[in-house]
Amino acid sequence: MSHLLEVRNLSKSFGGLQATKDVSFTLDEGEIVGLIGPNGAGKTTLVNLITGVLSPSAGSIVFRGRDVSRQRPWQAARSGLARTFQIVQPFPQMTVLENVAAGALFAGAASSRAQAEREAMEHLEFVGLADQALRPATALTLPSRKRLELAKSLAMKPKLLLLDEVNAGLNTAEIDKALALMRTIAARGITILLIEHLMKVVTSLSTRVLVLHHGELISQGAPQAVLEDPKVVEAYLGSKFAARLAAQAQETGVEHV
Ligand SMILES: Nc1ncnc2c1ncn2[C@@H]1O[C@H](COP(=O)(O)OP(=O)(O)OP(=O)(O)O)[C@@H](O)[C@H]1O
Repeated sequence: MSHLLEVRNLSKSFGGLQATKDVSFTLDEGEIVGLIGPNGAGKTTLVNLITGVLSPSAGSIVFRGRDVSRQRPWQAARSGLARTFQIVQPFPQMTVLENVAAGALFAGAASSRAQAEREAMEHLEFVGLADQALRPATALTLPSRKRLELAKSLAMKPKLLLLDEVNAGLNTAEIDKALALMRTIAARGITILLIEHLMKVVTSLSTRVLVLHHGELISQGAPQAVLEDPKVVEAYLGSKFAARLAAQAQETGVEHV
């Protein structure tokens, strides 16, 4: 069986810095795969490579049987790849509804503005933002902006959704809602790659976990096995990152990695 996504020996350098080093993995249809690693491990770079924001220095990306290593972001969107951004930046001059409709039009998922807006409303209902549809996007709170980001990427009708820290900054109740949403998205047949620092989210959603450290894939497999992998434990315990997140976990009552 061919994989939905095949990342082969992918590397990306920024000058002398190798942000991604010889990374290889596959994703199959219907999976929810967690992508974890300390700050600066290369997670966002990997998502940027898969979605055409960056071009690889070496290696290739095959999506639905086609080499997409060099495609532009709009081509990636049209090929069935959608992503959320870690730093949520809606189009400020547009309403919430128009932001979501713009996602559909960008990805070629709607053929007219009317269709895009009709479908945008359905996605806003799905994420619980329908009552905010006509407000300026800038008026939304952070949790609502995260849901707007999700609605916008769903409007692109993706086959693979790459979620970059969609739960960061949310409280426990908001995270529980987000977990339910992600499960429903997966049940609709959308494969999910989830960049996440919150252990509760990673372990309760992921069928598999990938761990990046200094740009290298140091471990992958079932969540529990990966978290007990000595290489993973060492990578976290050795970093300042672990201490910072342990402090955060005490504050929020949510366990982080
Ligand atoms: N456009 C860029 N130019 C130069 N260096 C970059 C660029 N983008 C990322 N980097 C560097 O590449 C490395 C990996 O960064 P990346 O943002 O992919 O890590 P990350 O795992 O997503 O981190 P975080 O959890 O903090 O978001 C870091 O050292 C970062 O400073």
